[in-house]
Amino acid sequence: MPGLSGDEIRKRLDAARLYLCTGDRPDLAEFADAALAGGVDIIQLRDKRDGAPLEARQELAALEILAEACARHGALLAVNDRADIAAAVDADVLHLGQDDLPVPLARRVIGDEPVIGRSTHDRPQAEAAAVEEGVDYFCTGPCWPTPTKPGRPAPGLDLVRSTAALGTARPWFAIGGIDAERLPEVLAAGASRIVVVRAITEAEDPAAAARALRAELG
Ligand SMILES: Cc1ncc(COP(=O)(O)OP(=O)(O)O)c(N)n1
Ligand SMILES: Cc1nc(C(=O)O)sc1CCOP(=O)(O)O
Ligand SMILES: [Mg+2]
Repeated sequence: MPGLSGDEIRKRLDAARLYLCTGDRPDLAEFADAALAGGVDIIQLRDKRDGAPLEARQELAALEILAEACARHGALLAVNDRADIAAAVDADVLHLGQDDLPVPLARRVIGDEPVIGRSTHDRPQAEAAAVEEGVDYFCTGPCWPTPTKPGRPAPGLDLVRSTAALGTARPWFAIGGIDAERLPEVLAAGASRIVVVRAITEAEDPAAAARALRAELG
């Protein structure tokens, strides 16, 4: 099945408000279906439970499950860190951290169609990501210290405020420690898009959790 065009991916990215990162899990297909039915726009496979990435074969198998779920729900499929895996599964999105592949090298591997996202953790990084060629969106955080990313200092909502003040047209997401209770503070700080992990992966009812977040995001 041919992938989405770059134009279609960028259109969906622009409209995206709720981005979910999930690890592999025994109920991955059912979990992804529920989260996407609840309104998740982008789903990323991010499995670093023991601080180590998945073996490539396991990552490919999990991504195949997520790709089918994304096709059913019209959502975007994101791969974390690895351009080779993103190219292999025809992912819509490659997400790169500050220490991952430089964007021009990643582009050589994945081509021009998929979008590339960048993590940022301070104001200079956010300013750079807002203008760097080849970056289509960026994330700022953590908004709160989070056990999902142990050891990463949290710049807090100040970084969300200063990113909002950039007035960039490039889509950006707030990340880190966000749940339904804290979401109003994140929105008040100027974000209109968020990334979550535990708020949905640890929810008893992932569809309801996603729906509650999506309702506040508009
Ligand atoms: C959408 C999204 N935003 C931020 C991250 C974090 O990326 P990174 O800083 O490279 O850390 P790891 O997730 O790779 O441990 C992300 N994965 N996705
Ligand atoms: C994967 C990740 N990256 C972050 C960053 O700041 O770049 S914070 C984070 C973990 C977010 O998980 P939760 O929603 O469970 O707090
Ligand atoms: Mg990374």
